[in-house]
Amino acid sequence: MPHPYVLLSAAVSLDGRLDDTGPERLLLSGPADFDRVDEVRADSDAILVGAGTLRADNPRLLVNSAERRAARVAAGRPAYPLKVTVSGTGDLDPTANFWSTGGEKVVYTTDEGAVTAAEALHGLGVDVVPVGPGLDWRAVLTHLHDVRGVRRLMVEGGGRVHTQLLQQGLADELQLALAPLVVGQPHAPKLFGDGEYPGGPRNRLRLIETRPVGDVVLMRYVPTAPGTGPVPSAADHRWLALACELAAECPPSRTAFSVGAVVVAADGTELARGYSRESDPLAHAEEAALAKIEPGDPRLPAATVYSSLEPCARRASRPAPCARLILDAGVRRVVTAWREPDTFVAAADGNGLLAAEGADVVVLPEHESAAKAPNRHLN
Ligand SMILES: NC(=O)C1=CN([C@@H]2O[C@H](COP(=O)(O)OP(=O)(O)OC[C@H]3O[C@@H](n4cnc5c(N)ncnc54)[C@H](OP(=O)(O)O)[C@@H]3O)[C@@H](O)[C@H]2O)C=CC1
Ligand SMILES: Nc1c(N[C@@H]2O[C@H](COP(=O)(O)O)[C@@H](O)[C@H]2O)[nH]c(=O)[nH]c1=O
Repeated sequence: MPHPYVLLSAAVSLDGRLDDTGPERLLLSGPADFDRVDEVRADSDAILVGAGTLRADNPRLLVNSAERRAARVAAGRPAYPLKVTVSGTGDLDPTANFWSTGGEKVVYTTDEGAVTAAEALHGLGVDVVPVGPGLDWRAVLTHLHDVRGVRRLMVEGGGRVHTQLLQQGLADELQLALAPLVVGQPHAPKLFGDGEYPGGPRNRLRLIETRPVGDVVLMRYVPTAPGTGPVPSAADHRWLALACELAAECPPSRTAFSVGAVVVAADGTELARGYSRESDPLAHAEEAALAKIEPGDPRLPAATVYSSLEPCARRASRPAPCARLILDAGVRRVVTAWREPDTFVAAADGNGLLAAEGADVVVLPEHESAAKAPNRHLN
């Protein structure tokens, strides 16, 4: 199910805290950084905070710049992004600034919480959406995408919300403003709480930008650890997009597909990448990538192969098709964008061959058009 692009945004102290324990909100950003945040808000379709942040900060979550609001309107968008909160209990204060400022609002809550929230917010025009007995984040993101048309979601905290989205592999990007102060209080709210994160403690996110903004440093990261089993993660989308980009590198052919592939370890380390006809005129992408990894590499059994096209199931020109090469390498997870059409081989079912031998195969159709793009001449 498609989700919006999920951007986690926070300002954090040198000791990893989002706030202090005092009654007033701690301002970690300075004026220049609050202006940067305003710009990120203006670029978003929706802004989400948890009910804990509503209670602690009583935020408005507006686009404060009149020019940015005007630019949104000129582009056919509402002046303000949709405001979103999540609550398990539904215990929400109807007098909070959140409800009386800005544009449309939606609350995602549990079946039980929906009764309390609907009563508390009666008459305020707020959409209260129950997502089941618990707060299922995938259901929240799917609803935002499919029903509210949200393509870019900015999440402004707090710690409990950021922690869950990162732990569940649902964050596409992190934007952290590191503030030059130390909170030092053991009970001050942390940016990321305890628990298991994708890829474990050895997983390194990819740094995509650093920039001083006044006296804070903006750091932007993207996740790298593949999902597990049949469940796709935000990092799976990123790696598959790379595989689709690699397909454009292939020497063109009228008699074979152009495909890209990447092999990634469970801790997010890229083991190899390849593309069709990279090393010889018959090489397939998965074959080219796997050939660069030492057979028996201990990281292979937990690795994921990303391939823009479903791995092949039959080959005349080689002893083994790519689905077999993947299984023989010990890999048990494959993410692909496009099922093989009957162009060269009728009813090829590489995904079926992989699944029959216990591999998890994840198809992400959102990337199908990118996978097909370098193969248009074969239509
Ligand atoms: N420096 C910064 O950039 C920012 C700092 N902050 C700070 O963070 C602190 C607030 O963080 P925190 O207390 O973690 O609150 P959050 O904003 O993360 O909200 C937590 C609340 O969201 C609901 N919720 C979230 N996940 C679930 C779930 N899986 N099931 C049920 N309910 C869920 C619950 O609401 P309910 O209780 O209604 O059931 C829960 O109490 C404040 O001190 C604030 O100032 C916040 C944002 C940014
Ligand atoms: N303290 C803090 C942030 N806090 C975030 O800003 C929200 C309040 O925004 P507003 O309604 O516009 O005042 C608050 O609820 C929380 O999500 N953000 C940051 O970038 N830097 C900061 O130092």
